Amino acid sequence: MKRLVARSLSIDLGSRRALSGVDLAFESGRFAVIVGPNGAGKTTLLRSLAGLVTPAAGAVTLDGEPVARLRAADRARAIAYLAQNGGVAWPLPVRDVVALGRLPHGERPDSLGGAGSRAVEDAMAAADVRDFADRPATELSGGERARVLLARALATKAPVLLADEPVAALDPRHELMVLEVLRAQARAGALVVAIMHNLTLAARFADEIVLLDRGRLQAHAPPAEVFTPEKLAASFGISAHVSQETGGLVVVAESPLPQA
Ligand SMILES: Nc1ncnc2c1ncn2[C@@H]1O[C@H](COP(=O)(O)OP(=O)(O)OP(=O)(O)O)[C@@H](O)[C@H]1O
Repeated sequence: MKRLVARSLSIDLGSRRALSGVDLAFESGRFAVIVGPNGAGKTTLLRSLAGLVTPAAGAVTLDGEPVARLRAADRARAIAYLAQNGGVAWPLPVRDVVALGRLPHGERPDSLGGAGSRAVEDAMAAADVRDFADRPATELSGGERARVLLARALATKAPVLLADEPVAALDPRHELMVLEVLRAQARAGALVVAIMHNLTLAARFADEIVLLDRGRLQAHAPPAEVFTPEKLAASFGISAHVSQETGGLVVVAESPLPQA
């Protein structure tokens, strides 16, 4: 059981305060989705949870231990982080890029053990990248590359998976497949925290929603409590229609509201 906690977390980027006094706690077995307008601080929060940003104040702890103090290899085994719009610098075959997810375990693409090989194959199946496993990862479409990088993160089999817009580049079928995979990871005991802009899909898949606006935590609650017309107007500046359909909550953004 993992517990990832941000306590009174404030982050400065250059001269800007990107996060102010955020208090949050996440636990294993949950799929949490962070939402909020552009510039709200979502990526900054996720990077902080991964221990990649030094707080101006407050701290992030994993099971009580500040993530900033974990050794790099221990942190990489505990927390898999999928960056927004990640790229691939070298023309490695897709299978080898996915295998890089095993580096925190001391395994290289050419020295995978039995568990490592299985993790790589499972991750490639989950992200549906087996059809192009032998192609250079630099010669893929944006959505294909996004799935390869997700597979690399899955291959680590970390108990915590942090994913920055994992479905932004995906077609509807792969969007659903990947969200089912992330939810399944949580059901199998992982803590999964992802950033998303599609509120209807966030409502359908997430156990809990974190709503950020202008660097501040506005809500952390089940989807139906966060996706109300009032909260959507206040944070996103939209008038929205929210309805309960058989597939789950549907959020239709109807029109932008005049700026307050
Ligand atoms: N390197 C930087 N230096 C200074 N300010 C930055 C830097 N990177 C981001 N910011 C600012 O920090 C704030 C939070 O950025 P962040 O990337 O966390 O937002 P976000 O909610 O993830 O946005 P988006 O939905 O557009 O991805 C924004 O106001 C942004 O302009």
